[in-house]
Amino acid sequence: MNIDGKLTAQTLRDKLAIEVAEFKSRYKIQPSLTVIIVGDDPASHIYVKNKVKQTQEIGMISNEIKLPIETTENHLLSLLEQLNNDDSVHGILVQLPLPKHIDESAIISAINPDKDVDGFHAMNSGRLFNGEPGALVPCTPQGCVLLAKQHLGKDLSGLHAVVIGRSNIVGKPVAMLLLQENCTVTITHSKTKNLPELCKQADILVAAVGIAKLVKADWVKEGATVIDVGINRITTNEGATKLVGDVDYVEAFEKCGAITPVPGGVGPMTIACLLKNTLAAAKNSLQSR
Ligand SMILES: Nc1nc(=O)c2c([nH]1)NC[C@@H]1CN(c3ccc(C(=O)N[C@@H](CCC(=O)O)C(=O)O)cc3)C=[N+]21
Repeated sequence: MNIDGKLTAQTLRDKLAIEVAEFKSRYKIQPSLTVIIVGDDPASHIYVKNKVKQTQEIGMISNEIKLPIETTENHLLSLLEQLNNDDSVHGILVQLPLPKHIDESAIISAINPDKDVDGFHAMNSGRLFNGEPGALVPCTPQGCVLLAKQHLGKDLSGLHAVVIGRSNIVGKPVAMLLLQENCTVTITHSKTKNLPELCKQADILVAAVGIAKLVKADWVKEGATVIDVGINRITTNEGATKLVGDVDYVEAFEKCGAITPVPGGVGPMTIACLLKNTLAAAKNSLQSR
């Protein structure tokens, strides 16, 4: 079975649009998201354009700040300080990757954790790790769990989840979220021995490595739920470029119980969860007034 991320994301955005309208009429505040993009990587601009459009569609304010590639780290830091202190800004996202002359971890640390809608600040990773309330949780991992639940229902207890990949952005936080859902979690990576055998034990298989079609049919347990985080651009034999995931969808489809497609799976959920985090940040800002 195919898990339709586009539809699930649309349903979540419809729900958020209603909550945004309620929030606006109750508090006379419009939730707002500021996205900063440095340089002009065309792929990055497409994501940002989609984010801006969907932010506005659900009734939130979207501010886009485009900076030239030669922007200094200090300039970005002082811009962040200004946005951190601006009460009309609820969510701040700095599009990654940043140009090489800018230290990404310094930039992420400079975002007010309560406005960090990516959930990348160490304060938010720590809150997630400790299971504390109030964490802004990274968007792609949230989307993965919502899509798994879309097929399996809300109780994931006791299921064996195998995560391929250990990045701070996807692998580690998705493992923490699945642990919070009472899954038995295995984190695998490039140095893992017997990777196919481990994957074959998964009830939930999350692939987040960035290698096109790495996961084959014989890595997948019969009936497993497969969540494909990969977004790999490949050139077809005909010379066209297309997006494929980390899972060989056609092969895995026959074996699994359900699988997310690429495109139309995790990607749209990432943006919907970003909007969810922005509304959460706006709600939290009321406490600190
Ligand atoms: N600070 C930061 N936060 C991010 O969340 C972040 C980032 N930087 N840098 C870039 C990556 C990438 N990313 C995507 C989000 C949605 C789709 C998405 O919706 N993709 C569509 C297809 C889009 C297409 O056709 O190109 C899909 O999968 O169906 C893709 C990629 C967020 N990122």
